[in-house]
Amino acid sequence: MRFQIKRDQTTDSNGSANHSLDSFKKKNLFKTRIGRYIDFPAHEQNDDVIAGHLSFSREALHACPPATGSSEKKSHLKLPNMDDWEEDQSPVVSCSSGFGLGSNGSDGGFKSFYTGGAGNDKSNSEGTEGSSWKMTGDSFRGRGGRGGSRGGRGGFSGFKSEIDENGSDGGWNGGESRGKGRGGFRGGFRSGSRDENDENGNDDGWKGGESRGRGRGGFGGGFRGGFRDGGNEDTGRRGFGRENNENGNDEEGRGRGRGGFRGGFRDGGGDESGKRGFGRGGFRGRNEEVFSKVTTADKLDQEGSENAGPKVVYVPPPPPEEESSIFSHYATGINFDKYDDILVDVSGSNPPKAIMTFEEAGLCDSLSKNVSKSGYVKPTPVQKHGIPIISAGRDLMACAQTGSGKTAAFLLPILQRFMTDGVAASKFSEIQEPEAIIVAPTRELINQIYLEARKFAYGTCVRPVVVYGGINTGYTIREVLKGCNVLCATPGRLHDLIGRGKIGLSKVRYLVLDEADRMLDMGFEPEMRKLVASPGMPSKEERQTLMFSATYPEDIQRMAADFLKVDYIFLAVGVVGGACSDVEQTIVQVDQYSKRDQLLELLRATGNERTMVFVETKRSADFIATFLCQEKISTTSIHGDREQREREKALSDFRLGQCPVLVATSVAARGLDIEQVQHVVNFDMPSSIDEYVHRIGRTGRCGNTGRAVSFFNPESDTPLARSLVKVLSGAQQVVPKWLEEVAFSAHGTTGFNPRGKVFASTDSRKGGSFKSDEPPPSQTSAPSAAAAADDEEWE
Ligand SMILES: Nc1ncnc2c1ncn2[C@@H]1O[C@H](COP(=O)(O)OP(=O)(O)OP(=O)(O)O)[C@@H](O)[C@H]1O
Repeated sequence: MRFQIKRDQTTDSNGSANHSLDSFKKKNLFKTRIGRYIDFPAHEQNDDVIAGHLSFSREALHACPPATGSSEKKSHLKLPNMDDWEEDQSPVVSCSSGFGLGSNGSDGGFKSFYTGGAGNDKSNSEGTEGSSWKMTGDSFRGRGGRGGSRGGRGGFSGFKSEIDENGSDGGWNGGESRGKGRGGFRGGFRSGSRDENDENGNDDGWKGGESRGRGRGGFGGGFRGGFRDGGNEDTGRRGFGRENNENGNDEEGRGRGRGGFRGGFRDGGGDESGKRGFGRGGFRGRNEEVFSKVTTADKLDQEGSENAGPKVVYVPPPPPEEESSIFSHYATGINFDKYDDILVDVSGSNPPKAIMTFEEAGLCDSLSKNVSKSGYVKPTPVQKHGIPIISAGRDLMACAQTGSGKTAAFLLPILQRFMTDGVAASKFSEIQEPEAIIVAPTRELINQIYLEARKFAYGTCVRPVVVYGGINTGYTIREVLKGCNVLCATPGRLHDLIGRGKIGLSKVRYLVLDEADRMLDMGFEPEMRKLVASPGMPSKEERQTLMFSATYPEDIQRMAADFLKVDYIFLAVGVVGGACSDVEQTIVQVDQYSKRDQLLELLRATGNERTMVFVETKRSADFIATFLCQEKISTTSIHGDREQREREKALSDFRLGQCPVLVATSVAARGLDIEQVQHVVNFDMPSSIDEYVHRIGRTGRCGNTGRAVSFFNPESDTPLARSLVKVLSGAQQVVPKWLEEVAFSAHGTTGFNPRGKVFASTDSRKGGSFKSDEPPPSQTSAPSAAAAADDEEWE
């Protein structure tokens, strides 16, 4: 476990804190927060190491006076305990005695901002913060409104200026301006770091800081708004809208202040929405993320555009080139042959006949060889049906259970077509025009798909390329310009490259949406529509559009039809939205306060089994992973606030078994194919049943068996009960009596189940959805918590 101060504020590019304890003290920074806790083996948990990671000397550490109310010598490094957590959800390391706001949570929003120092009660004193603030004012003040924003923030900005490696003026200026308004805190920092990284000049930072400092936008959104709008005083609203940046620096604000505020803002203001934001839901992450959903468009900027924030310098290590690594695979499990027994429903006119073997797929030699080197002996059902459908030129919406080989089902026929017809895109062009574009919702998933494409295309003339956010754009462009036939992309970076004229769409023959229901829900639908309407993109009649997922809510199916030819084929392997029956599912009734102990007990019992622990919020992910490390369980974590380098490292440590426990938010729920994940734990139940199906599908893949244990807290999870009962019985799992009762009591009492979605039992064109006890589609097409729960997790 490694502690860092919050990285965007204080860490260098290696992820280590780069300032001294003195700088905290000097700048009245009395509190700081646990940042990331990565890669810090449990046995290294002692002051020396922790201090080392923070660049503190042991002496400095111990010279530090104890935190208020504590006589404990090491209280400056005291980890949060669950009680603190429950109250204020903010794991805080006290660096010294201090009085940052709201140590008990009531003013937690601002605590997040480390106001520290003087001025704690100068709340909202900037008249110019005006209406945006007031819109949700009550709630805002309730939690975080009393800001001490000037004093505290000013100090902090100074601090941050100080840590600007380059000592650029931008940082200082930002800091100064920040001092004037609460927004300044972030804005200034960003302006500083922007300067630091901005290759094109650095006045922006200054201006950003200034505007944020003065305007209401400054509070959190100001960072973005001010930044982008270059000093516009009136950027508050925009600022708020843009705050959810991928770099995670708004974490505290989202958690408390900003999340709530955002909620209010999106809902058009008013106390009610404000309350939602600032209420429990908001600060715990659910509501906050619901509301941030709309800002997906912003993520385009954040993800791809260098104009949108500090330049991303991370360049991922190149994937291994040795054949053995490229083709490394895990064995199919004992239930692989049972796939053949799953009922398959193919609808649409004249569906091509299924193949029974890979030989029947008519793959060229290279592809055939690559298939067998991958350990594939016979196709899975989705491959048996999907490959000939795609080869016949038909559009396809395919639904098959998690881990059943959907990726190869679309890659193989596409590559085969390219091998037959030849590919055009060449490296001698300044604009690359891929013949296939594959999109997926997360960086890790798209990278995995790319690796699969690279594997199957091995030794052929087809060149797959991957582009996603969080890595250096220049590097990405250079990779693309080396030639690109199959472009694997997350939407944000894709649009960015299209906008930069590096990717042309006119040669696209295949458009593939993996996790299609996710790609078409609230978060990504606009981006997908924008993509198909982009200049040069062939119309749906001229291209082939392929959609794959394990879940397809009916409303999404209907919408998906907009992207497909009228005669598309719907392929359902098993029950649409059904869970993988190779996963043994256990639902445990818990209350919120016993979860942690139960988790510990469970992990101790499972020993070194590779386990994914899903939690609902990024903050919880940090907290639970920290907690497990303390308990000497080697743990890492992945969530949307971690830098890409950290995310990839975490995943790699987990894959290699170096950290057998991975705590994850929903960012890791879909698609990830990791060998030997024997166990999934839903520490928090997900926001939707679809998410549940995807999460537990990280185990029990490709005929292997797995186990999933879910902590069900009736207080918060009852809306999921009915769908859960359905999924359990659909997968022939034991349904606990108490869950049936909860589900029954929920029935009729909740007219609208905001966390459930409509299952489509089959092709929605047949009108065959389970409607009897599920909410009507019109209701579920509202912004779903599911879509939102992980807003910032997705790309
Ligand atoms: N025919 C096959 N024979 C052996 N292994 C296969 C076959 N098809 C796929 N696999 C392997 O099964 C695993 C799961 O495949 P894949 O990731 O494509 O599943 P998926 O259906 O896309 O899952 P999810 O819904 O979680 O995205 C991969 O390791 C893949 O290499």
